[in-house]
Amino acid sequence: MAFRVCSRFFRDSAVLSRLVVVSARQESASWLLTAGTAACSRGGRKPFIFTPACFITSDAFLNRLLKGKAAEADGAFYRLPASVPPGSGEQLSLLLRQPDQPDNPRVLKVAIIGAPNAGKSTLSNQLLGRKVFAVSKKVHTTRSRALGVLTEDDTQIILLDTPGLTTVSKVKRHQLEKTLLVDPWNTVKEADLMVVLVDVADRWMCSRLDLEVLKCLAQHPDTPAILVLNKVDLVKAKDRLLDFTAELTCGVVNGRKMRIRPVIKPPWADKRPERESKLQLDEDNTGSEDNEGPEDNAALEGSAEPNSVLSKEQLKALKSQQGWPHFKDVFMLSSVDREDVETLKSYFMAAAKPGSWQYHSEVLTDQSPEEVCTNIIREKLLEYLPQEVPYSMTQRMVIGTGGQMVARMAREAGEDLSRVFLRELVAQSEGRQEGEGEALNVSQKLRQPLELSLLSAAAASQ
Ligand SMILES: Nc1nc2c(ncn2[C@@H]2O[C@H](COP(=O)(O)OP(=O)(O)OP(=O)(O)O)[C@@H](O)[C@H]2O)c(=O)[nH]1
Repeated sequence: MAFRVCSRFFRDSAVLSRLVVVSARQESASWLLTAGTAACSRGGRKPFIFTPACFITSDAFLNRLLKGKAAEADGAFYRLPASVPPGSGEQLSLLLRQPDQPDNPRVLKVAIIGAPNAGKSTLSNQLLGRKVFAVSKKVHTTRSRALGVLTEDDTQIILLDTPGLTTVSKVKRHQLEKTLLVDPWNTVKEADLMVVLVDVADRWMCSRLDLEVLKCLAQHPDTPAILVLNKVDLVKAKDRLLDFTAELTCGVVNGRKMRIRPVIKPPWADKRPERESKLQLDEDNTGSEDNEGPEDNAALEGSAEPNSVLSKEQLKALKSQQGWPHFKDVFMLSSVDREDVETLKSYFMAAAKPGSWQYHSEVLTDQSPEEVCTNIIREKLLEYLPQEVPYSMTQRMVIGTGGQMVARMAREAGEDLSRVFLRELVAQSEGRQEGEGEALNVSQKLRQPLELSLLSAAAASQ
């Protein structure tokens, strides 16, 4: 079993770093590790003994650990990522361009799935090295599937960013787009690898997989899947991540059993019944939402029927299932940490199989420039406006006192867009031909056209 632990983790937790280091040195015997008295006692916690039943390797992690910064100095980490051409025509012809295949091309299609707000778009952006997908604190920022392309040396990784998995009833209740139901499922069909992203800072999600995620995994048992615990920076007691892992994997990774045994009862164990009763509650809620009759599905004309392949018995079994016992690997990371993300990227690079590239190496995303702009503008609206957006949005909310809100959103959207298109953006003023506009200071002169876009987006959603 490969059990990968990222550097932030290493810095934060002597328990886990020792787990990794010791496992790498002892290749062939069962071992017992008494870990972390120093780390645990510092936080006033009692020591644990972890008894892994199988071995743990972490090539990429150890490599970086041993080489330190020297590993980064080879320049591989600093390859300048591609950008998006500013014109739709240019972007289209780039997408249609013959891929510049190297001698021995390798390729991997990765579908990133998970509950809404797990951090799928943040992770995709970090892997790509540019922000091409919208990110916000609010759920369902991503409304339809889009892909990002990461090309390095002879390897092309195609990242399929999906909307958070949701249910028919939620889509109906909140009048969300049908793409939210169809796109994740269609995306997974074409993937070589599924990444299940879990927000470990979410107390409801950290110890049981979302039912929609389980359904998706159960329907694609032949597609390898890995578990990625995200937002570890927000979890104070890092040793709890091992428990989350055990729960989310049913204690089995890559076909091998994992045992984590606290020798002394940890302080949080006393609180466990409370947590379990909440989980039960959550399950009940999920159950009622997901017990949709056939008429519910039929109401969403043209939607995929994700449950159609699973029998009633299988669905029932999934509802009582907490995790998935067929993950190939487990990662723990923080998507906002570049080094952590590099570890996952190295894994993808190593997992890529010989095969033709699908895109030219200059392609960054299949989104049109207009889609990129729309998504970034939507991101700013979602990020800065109150919780009930967009259902009760008014222009007053968007403009803010003295126009400060709209100016701020416009400035930030302008900055994001200039990074995606890799150029200073030019505001087109009336009577001026394309290309004649002087290059304007993004933060100031872009304000007007972007403010107008923000206002019309707000008006359209009323
Ligand atoms: N602290 C922390 N925040 C994170 C991390 N990853 C993502 N976030 C934050 O989590 C929120 C949701 O991130 P998104 O990338 O939009 O999540 P998503 O899964 O694409 O969301 P949907 O579009 O709803 O499916 C944003 O506010 C991110 O900044 C992380 O590793 N650590």
